[in-house]
Parts: sequence; C-alpha cells; structure tokens
Amino acid sequence: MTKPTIIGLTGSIGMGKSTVAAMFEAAGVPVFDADAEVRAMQGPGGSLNAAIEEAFPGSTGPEGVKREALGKLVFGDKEALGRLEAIVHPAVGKNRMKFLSDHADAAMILFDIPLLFERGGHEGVDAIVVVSAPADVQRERVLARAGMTEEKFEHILSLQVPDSEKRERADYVIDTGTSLEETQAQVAALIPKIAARCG
Ligand SMILES: CC(C)(COP(=O)(O)OP(=O)(O)OC[C@H]1O[C@@H](n2cnc3c(N)ncnc32)[C@H](O)[C@@H]1O)[C@@H](O)C(=O)NCCC(=O)NCCS
Ligand SMILES: Nc1ncnc2c1ncn2[C@@H]1O[C@H](COP(=O)(O)OP(=O)(O)OP(=O)(O)O)[C@@H](O)[C@H]1O
Repeated sequence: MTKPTIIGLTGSIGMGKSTVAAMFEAAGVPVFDADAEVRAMQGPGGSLNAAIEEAFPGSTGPEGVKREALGKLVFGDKEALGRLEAIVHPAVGKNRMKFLSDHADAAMILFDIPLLFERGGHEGVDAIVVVSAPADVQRERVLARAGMTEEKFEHILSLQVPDSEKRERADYVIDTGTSLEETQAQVAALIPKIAARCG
C-alpha cells in the first residue's frame, strides 16, 4: 500500500490556518488540527489538566484549563512556556502518530501545525503549505479577538518564525489576504498539484 502524501499546513497567528484547513477537509482531505487537539486535552476532563494544574497551580477548573489566564502566565515568560510545552507537545505528537496510522489508506492527509518550523515538524512532511496575509490584515484580525492586546500579539509574533521566512521555506503559499472565495479557489487548485507532485 502506498503511504498517504502528508501536507504540513502552517502560518503565523491569525493568518487563516484553521479556515484553510477546513477548506481542505471539505474537499475530502483528512485534517489533523494540532490546536484542536490541545484544546480537547485541556478541556473539561482533559488528559493534560492534572499535569498542567501541578505545574501551574490554580490554572485549571471544571471547565479545564483557564486558557486566557494560563496564556497570561506563559506568553511573556519563556521558562514557563517551556514547561507548558514540555507537557503539551509530546501528547500532540502521540496523537498525530495515531492519526497517521488511522488514515494509512488515505491518498493525502493534512497536518495543521502552527509551530511546524519552530519544532522541526517540517522534516516529516511531503509538502509544506504556508498561509499568509499582509501584516496589516493579520494585525487587524488578531486584535479583533476577545482578550487580545497589542502587547500579547507582539509577544506571540516574537515566538514564531517570521512570516517572510515561512514564505521562503514553503513549497506553496496560500494568500488569505483576499476574499474567502479566492482563497477557496487557491485550495481547490493546489490539491491536484500536490497530488501530481507527490503521487
Ligand atoms: C497558553 C494557552 C493555554 C493559551 O490559549 P489561548 O486559547 O489563549 O491561545 P491560542 O492557543 O489560541 O494561541 C494564540 C496564538 O498563540 C500561538 N501559540 C500558542 N502556543 C504557542 C507557543 N508555544 N509558541 C508560539 N506560539 C504559540 C497559537 O498558534 C496562536 O497563534 C495555549 O496557547 C497553549 O496551551 N499553548 C501551549 C501549547 C502549544 O504550543 N500550542 C500551539 C501549537 S500545538
Ligand atoms: N481569505 C481568507 N482566508 C482565510 N481566512 C480569512 C479570509 N478572509 C477573512 N478571513 C478570516 O480570518 C480569520 C482567520 O482565523 P483562523 O482562526 O483561520 O487563523 P489561524 O491562523 O488558525 O489563527 P491562530 O494562529 O490564532 O490559531 C477568520 O476569522 C477568517 O474568517
């Protein structure tokens, strides 16, 4: 049996990863969403909550991890973020391997991984797709989110490989600074291209 072609989808904060991943999924490509995995493992009864509570006392409750409060603790404190990542990332990696074996017969699968370059995940994928929009569009989108501040946004940006570098390292770039329809058309055109390149 041939192995599925693995697409690694990434992009900086607010660039449109989740939106573009949903477009791939609607086109029939199974999607592994790293952020969604984290949210599930940090939700009510989540498997990571006990370890996170131990490392960050008071950071969880019946609703699971208090994300905004934990974000305030770790975004701005590299050591604290490192401790959180050491709890979260191995669990995400394990789930990704399970997803891969569960979809071993798919022609193509997509990993939506915000920190693909930062964590070296790009080495395990067949095609890297970066979602990107002009910086002013990104800023406007992110600052419109509840609980977001200029300071938090700048700090998160400083933790991520810059958009310009991501674009350079991409096999394909999807522009999300345009309408959703135009982005959708780019996704529809890209799928057969990746199939032809990797198949
Ligand atoms: C600290 C947490 C609880 C805050 O949750 P919250 O819902 O407020 O923010 P959210 O997860 O949507 O992240 C906001 C933005 O920051 C980015 N981000 C999150 N964690 C990191 C990180 N470790 N390094 C760089 N960017 C990050 C996200 O990709 C997103 O663009 C959460 O981000 C978390 O658990 N982060 C650590 C796990 C992680 O690295 N997740 C991202 C990749 S799987
Ligand atoms: N052409 C477009 N393509 C993608 N998203 C768009 C487009 N036009 C507007 N948007 C909006 O931009 C936002 C992008 O958010 P999305 O959650 O997809 O980004 P993300 O990269 O997954 O964010 P994060 O890094 O914070 O998890 C959505 O609200 C989406 O509706």
